[in-house]
Amino acid sequence: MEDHHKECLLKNRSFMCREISLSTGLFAKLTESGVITDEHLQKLQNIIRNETMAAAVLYFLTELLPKRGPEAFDLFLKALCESEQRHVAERLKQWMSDDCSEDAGTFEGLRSELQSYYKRKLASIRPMPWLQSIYLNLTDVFVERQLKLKTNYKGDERIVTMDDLFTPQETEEIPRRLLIEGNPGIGKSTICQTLAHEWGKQSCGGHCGTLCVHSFDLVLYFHAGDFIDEESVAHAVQKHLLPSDCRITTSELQGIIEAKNVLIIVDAFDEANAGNRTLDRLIKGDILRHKTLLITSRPNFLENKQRHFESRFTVEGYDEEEQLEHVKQLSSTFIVGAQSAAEGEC
Ligand SMILES: Nc1ncnc2c1ncn2[C@@H]1O[C@H](COP(=O)(O)OP(=O)(O)OP(=O)(O)O)[C@@H](O)[C@H]1O
Repeated sequence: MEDHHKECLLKNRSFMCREISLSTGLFAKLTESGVITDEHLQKLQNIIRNETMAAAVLYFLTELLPKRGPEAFDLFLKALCESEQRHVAERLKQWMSDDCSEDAGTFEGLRSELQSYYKRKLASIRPMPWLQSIYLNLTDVFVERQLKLKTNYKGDERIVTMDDLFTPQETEEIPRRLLIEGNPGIGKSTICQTLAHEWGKQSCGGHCGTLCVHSFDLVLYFHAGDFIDEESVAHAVQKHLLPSDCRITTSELQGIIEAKNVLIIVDAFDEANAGNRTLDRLIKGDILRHKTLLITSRPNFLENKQRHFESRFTVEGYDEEEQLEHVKQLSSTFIVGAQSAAEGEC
């Protein structure tokens, strides 16, 4: 039985103990559809005889129904409707739909919190980290990078663009564990920043024509160090990506992360891998194995973990075209900046 069905049974327990009659009609429907066996039936009838109807209902709701497989909840509602207890089924359905819209509201809240955070925090880059006061608009100066993709165990390679990051490679499956390696300063963090910032802008309007970053419901953008001392991804989201007055709880975050199509970006593995248990479990797929994880690192830090990654890329040095593009982007940004500074002085 799914978690939200169990939750529904829990939250409506006293109502059901009061309202449900384990009548012959209901028993017939429940045994017919396999929700309970004849043995269960006997046990329930004994409780009704020796204790009360409410005690039997409680036993059914706690000990039997939740353990009777994924279909059991729907079959139970159907049996209620067919045994003149439709009002109980209606109430449970209503509870489920109210709960779903509450969840949808929480998800939308989380999404817009993250998008506004990325738009605000990731809009600029500091080309000279030692001069924090000098920053440039990311969108203006970003140069599209080429990546070298290792295509198989023999180490064959092929050049791809950033648009191909999430494209299935050797199998039909969308890769769930991706690794981008590259030398210091080559642009790994800038790639991560650009992906999260792009997602923060909400939609590509289908222009990408590929499986782009906008195909994810959520993008969670971390530095590897954000996981140190955090027991789960949900805890890291709460501590590092959301404002402290945000009311979304870690269990709500956990539920959303499990339910949605999520991209988790983790930059700079090389800087914070020692004793980083949560990150280690993420890479191995011990947790959130069906979510997409993109990790960056300087070379040779993940030698004993390569097998966990379905797609492995390296960021290459700029080729001539990229060098020219970079200079062009920077010079036009500086000229515009200098012009507006001069106008300001006048
Ligand atoms: N694609 C790009 N477009 C424009 N500028 C870039 C790009 N990539 C990198 N840069 C410039 O190079 C600087 C260093 O890049 P970045 O911090 O992304 O490298 P890195 O590979 O993450 O380095 P490290 O391994 O030291 O963390 C950036 O601050 C930015 O100024």
